[in-house]
Amino acid sequence: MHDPFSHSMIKLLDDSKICIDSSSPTSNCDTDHSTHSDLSSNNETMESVDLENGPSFGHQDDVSITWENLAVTVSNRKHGFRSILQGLTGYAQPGEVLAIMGPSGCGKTTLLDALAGRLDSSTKHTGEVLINGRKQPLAYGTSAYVTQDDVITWTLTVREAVFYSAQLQLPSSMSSSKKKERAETTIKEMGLQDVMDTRIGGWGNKGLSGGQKRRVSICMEVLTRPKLLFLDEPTSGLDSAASYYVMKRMIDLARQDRMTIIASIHQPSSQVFQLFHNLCLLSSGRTVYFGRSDRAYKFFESNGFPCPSHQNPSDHYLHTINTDFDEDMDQVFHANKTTEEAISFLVRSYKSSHTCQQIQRHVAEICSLDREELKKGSQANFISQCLILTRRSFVNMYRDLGYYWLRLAIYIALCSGLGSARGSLLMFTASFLTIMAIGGFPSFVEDMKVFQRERLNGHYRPAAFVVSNTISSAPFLLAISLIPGAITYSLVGLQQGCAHFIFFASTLLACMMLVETLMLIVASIMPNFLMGLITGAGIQGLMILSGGFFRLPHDLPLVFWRYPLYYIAFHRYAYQGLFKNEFEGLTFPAAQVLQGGGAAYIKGEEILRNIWQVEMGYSKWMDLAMLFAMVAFYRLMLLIVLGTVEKFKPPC
Ligand SMILES: Nc1ncnc2c1ncn2[C@@H]1O[C@H](COP(=O)(O)OP(=O)(O)OP(=O)(O)O)[C@@H](O)[C@H]1O
Repeated sequence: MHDPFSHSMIKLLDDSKICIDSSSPTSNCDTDHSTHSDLSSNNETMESVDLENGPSFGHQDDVSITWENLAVTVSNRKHGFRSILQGLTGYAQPGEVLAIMGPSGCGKTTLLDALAGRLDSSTKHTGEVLINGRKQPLAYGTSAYVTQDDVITWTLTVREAVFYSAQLQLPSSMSSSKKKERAETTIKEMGLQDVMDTRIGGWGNKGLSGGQKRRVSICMEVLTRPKLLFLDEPTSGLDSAASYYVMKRMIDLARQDRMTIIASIHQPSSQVFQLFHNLCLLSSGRTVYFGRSDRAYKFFESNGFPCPSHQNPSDHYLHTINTDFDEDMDQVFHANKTTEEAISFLVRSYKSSHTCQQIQRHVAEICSLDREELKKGSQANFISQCLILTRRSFVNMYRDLGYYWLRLAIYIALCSGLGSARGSLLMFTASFLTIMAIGGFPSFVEDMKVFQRERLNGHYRPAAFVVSNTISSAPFLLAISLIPGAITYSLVGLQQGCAHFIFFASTLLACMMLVETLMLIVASIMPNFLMGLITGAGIQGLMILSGGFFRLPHDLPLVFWRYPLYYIAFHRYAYQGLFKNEFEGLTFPAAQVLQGGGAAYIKGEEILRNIWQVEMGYSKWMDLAMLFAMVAFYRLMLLIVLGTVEKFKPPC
């Protein structure tokens, strides 16, 4: 088969062979002879393999990505538009690892986000990003992204976290034992065998180290062997040996499974640097160099910035183009130029170089390949997703003391001490116990972060998350409604009868479910924890005030408080249902209720109508039905909000 790439690739690789022979960094920057000779031979072996076999482009399921004149700007109220990336062109292809390097803030993450189609809505981009020469979305199973932050359910052990992830991502047709085997092999490949049964940890519960968490995040995304893998600083927090082995594993994966890997990286050791096939060196969003990583040395040397002996070449490149500490810079890096001048010179020199033209030709050749559109990979079906997520969520809720247990303890303590006028007591039970859901907000936020990360990588559908969260939280909410509820009920001596208690506990359960859903919605919308906490508490405070207790329904100001808040606030249905449950069918001594003479006794219904201004046109069961209908509506809202936020909120 005629392969349009073979020719250009051999030319490119031919060039790199020349580089290795004549100006390999190892020959000039030899800090450690034994290591370097090993690496040098490694590199040559790698190149000779490439030269003989060359990455073939014949596989139909291969994924190459190209970008041409890619520019990203962000709008800023004060300064208008700010450019983050400017006219970048490059490619990444199967079997290879592309390293994106540059000083902090140069645009590495933005480039990864732009390629992965994850730029947030505040940015604008121009230029073309093509997958196999086509403009197409990255379907599930074809790509995965390991972000800089390690967002993992912290109560799980490494084995559990990776296995749950394998169950979610790998197809239902694969047996559970095979999934388990894949999970454990991947854990071992990442050097995590000694901490397999250690909890991830967080929240003051020290579990894994930062570097170990990094490796767990990588494990979870390479399980499916995605054809295109984005890694944002995969080696941050790792020691040099661990960095080497992790990156070596990535190279092996790229070769064995024909994966296309793009990794942003900060400060690779010379050993790690030599593992990369291609290098994209950025400074302030501009390309300083793009091409074979081992040829960068020659590029810098021929432009008057030779790498001093005994220096790691990647350190040299980064020192040369770092503008952050201009005043402290040693002039030796810049050949008597300022850093800005040096960078502009290198950028211009690269643009007019033969390498740049070759890259553009190569990009055009990849784009001319006629490949089918990417197909969505198979994964666990919807029912399996719901079951796995429910199990994982239940384990998390059970192990996280702050999720429910702490609240349950406080509710029990509070309810044991309750005793007051009936109306106030009922209001207090329905309002205070629900507002305490704020105590679980930190855990909701963590849950939402995990959800957002997993959703961006397409692990499951939002509906599976909503269903599993509803099911897994139900037993805890039931316990919270029943135990403190029963204590209050019996200690205070509320109206006797099984049906009355069931109504009381069901109302509390519905309120708890409503507040939980409200807080999940808030956690998914608000950009940070503190703002979420304030918003959640604020909304609940407003609803309590308009529920018809602190100001009776007829006294509520019409604008806002009565229309619409009184009708939206679930507290109204909770208070009125609980009042009816307590007062209907009883009579009370009139002296307790009314001043002066008149009848000796007053009916509960009259108290409801005349004192609490309760709407008596329908039964208490209608109030309860309204509450459960609101639970269904709020859950639906959660689903819609999750889907909408996904489109607009920047990735975590
Ligand atoms: N959505 C955005 N709004 C405003 N500024 C942004 C946005 N995204 C990126 N930036 C800015 O663009 C620049 C590049 O950011 P980016 O995160 O891509 O850099 P980086 O090279 O990955 O940095 P680091 O190595 O420190 O992670 C930074 O100055 C950043 O503040």
